[in-house]
Amino acid sequence: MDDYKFLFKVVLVGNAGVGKTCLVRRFTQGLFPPGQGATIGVDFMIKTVEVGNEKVKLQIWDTAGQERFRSITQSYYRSAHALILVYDISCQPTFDCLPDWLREIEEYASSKVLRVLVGNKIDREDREIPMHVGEEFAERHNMYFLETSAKESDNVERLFMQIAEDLMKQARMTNIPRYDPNSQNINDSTSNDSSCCSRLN
Ligand SMILES: Nc1nc2c(ncn2[C@@H]2O[C@H](COP(=O)(O)OP(=O)(O)OP(=O)(O)O)[C@@H](O)[C@H]2O)c(=O)[nH]1
Repeated sequence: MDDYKFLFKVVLVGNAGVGKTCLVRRFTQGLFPPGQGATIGVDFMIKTVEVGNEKVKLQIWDTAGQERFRSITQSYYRSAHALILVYDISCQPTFDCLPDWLREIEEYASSKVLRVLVGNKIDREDREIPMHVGEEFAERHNMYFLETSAKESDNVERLFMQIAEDLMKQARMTNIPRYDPNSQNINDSTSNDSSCCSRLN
């Protein structure tokens, strides 16, 4: 039975070819698929994880990096709880584009969205962006930072679990409504939601 209490939407963005699809596949299916084609528009996968004793469903949206899909992918930013901005540590242009991606995020995403910067492909020997450069960029822009390898499975689990934990923490602190699949009302399952403005008696 689908007994999860929290549903979070996580959206991956970044240049074409940085490894967004591979990160999602690695996390959701434990695979590093060979010959992965470019994403067309958006794709999504689901994984339910456990944080503490609670089940958390992550709906992970994998967007196309190619410019021609930009208007489609932008429409997915708004409802994201977390945005993962990915670059390829062996490809300088993917790092140079980060400010453009941040402008998009600022324009289309919620101001409260959790933002994470990820330098992917750390298994490669031809690194062009030193780790501290990525770290500094993330710090300057109030983002979490992690380097990963979808190929070797380095830090991939950690990336998504950290996001799930942080979103849970945020949800608990702000007392946002939980998702209760057994309830008619998507908003009514928080036990002591005293900040609620109206109530049906
Ligand atoms: N060495 C290495 N290659 C990777 C890694 N992750 C992805 N790749 C390769 O990078 C290429 C692009 O990967 P994708 O996951 O399709 O990239 P994407 O960001 O989803 O690309 P778009 O869908 O076009 O936006 C593929 O050839 C992958 O095999 C990694 O961690 N290490």
